[in-house]
Amino acid sequence: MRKIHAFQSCSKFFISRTSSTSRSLASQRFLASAAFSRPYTVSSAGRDFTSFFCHNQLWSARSDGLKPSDMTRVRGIAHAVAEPDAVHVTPAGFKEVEVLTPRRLLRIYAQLAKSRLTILVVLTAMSGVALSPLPATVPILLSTAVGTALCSASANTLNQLQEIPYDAQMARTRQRPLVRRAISPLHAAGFAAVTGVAGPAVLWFMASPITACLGAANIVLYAAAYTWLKRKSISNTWVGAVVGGIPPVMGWTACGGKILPSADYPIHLFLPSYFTEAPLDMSMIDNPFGAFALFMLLYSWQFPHFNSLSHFIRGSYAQAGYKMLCVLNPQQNALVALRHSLLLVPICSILFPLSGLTTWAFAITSLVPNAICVRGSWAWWRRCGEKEARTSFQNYLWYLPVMLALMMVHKQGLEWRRWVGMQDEVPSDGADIPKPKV
Ligand SMILES: CC(C)=CCC/C(C)=C/CC/C(C)=C/COP(=O)(O)OP(=O)(O)O
Repeated sequence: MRKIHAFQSCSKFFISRTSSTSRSLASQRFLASAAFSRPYTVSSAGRDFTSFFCHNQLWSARSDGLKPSDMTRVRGIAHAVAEPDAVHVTPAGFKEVEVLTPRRLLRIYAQLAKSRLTILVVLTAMSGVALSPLPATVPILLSTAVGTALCSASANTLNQLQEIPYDAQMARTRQRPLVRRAISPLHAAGFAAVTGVAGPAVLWFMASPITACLGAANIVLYAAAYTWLKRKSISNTWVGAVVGGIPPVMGWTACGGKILPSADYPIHLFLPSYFTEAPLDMSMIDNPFGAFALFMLLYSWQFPHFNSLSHFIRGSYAQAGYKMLCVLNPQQNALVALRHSLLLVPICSILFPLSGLTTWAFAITSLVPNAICVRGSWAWWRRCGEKEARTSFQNYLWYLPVMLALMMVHKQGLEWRRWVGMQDEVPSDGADIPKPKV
């Protein structure tokens, strides 16, 4: 029988602590809950396999209505993880199961989907729609939002299904529904399957097949590659950054934009008027360089954002046994964040206007938030302290909405000044300006 090592070592730690004769009731209770970790073992034996998926029955036993067979099972389980004479499981060790009302179930689904992360993912996908030069209809807008949210819900549920024993060891994640057994793994797997099929289906039929493929590929990248790599290699952060970079590209493709250049769809560079006499060719504004710029913004943003967050929760990552740069080398972790803070400067000041997504004025205005954030990353790298990491994390929280708002203000071809009545005329180059999105 193969055990999940993280939990095994955790159980051993507590067993050795509790083998003295003066064992407290609290530690007995822990042993009872450690005993219940048994269903998270992988075995060819049918009983253990069933208990992995359907363990909610075990929790439903109430202290007053406990059947003798339940107690036998509890004791048998406990003996397998503890010294035979060390275990005295009392009915008080049981936790009453939550009754799943529709409202509670919805809350659990939202927790499985990591609702706040999913909202952020949907917003970044919407930024791809908003910045695309191609017109978007309301159905495209809604289906991209719903489809992306379903894909993200599936990916996050699959991630949590694999991380139950690890989430159980971190204060930040200990209250997740699968850890506290508010829902069975089988039920959660069903939710992941339904959302994992519905998300790409909505995107395929209502947005575009390429958006659906990106959504499905991102589920696999996050739930399989990234989640597995978290316990294997520090390279997980780079894979996670790719996962976070894909949703705005999904928004871009949902509007009909392509991601690979071809003879019919070439890359076009929008040089500043200082370097070229040629008038602005608005017919070339929809080119694959825009999708690349969007991807790069979200890819690089994640390093200062995530590395600073991981710095001040590195204790729990270490406890759970994750291979994170913040645990193995905090200084290098801050350096990687600083490098990407610096890389965000040319991404905003060269890549975006060069791709035609924004005007060259964005190259100047984006310098202000970039300078503030680089300064914060620099201070964190120099001192490597908690306070500096927190400041950098805060900086990069507001960085994204501020930058996306600035991009909208400077969006190429979007004549804000004409809209607000500050300018009457059509631009002098007579360009065919794409209509604002509905
Ligand atoms: C369309 C689609 C499928 C989008 C998926 C978007 C998505 C799930 C992005 C997550 C990015 C990421 C690396 C988060 C950290 O997860 P973590 O596992 O380190 O977080 P945790 O420690 O809180 O569990």
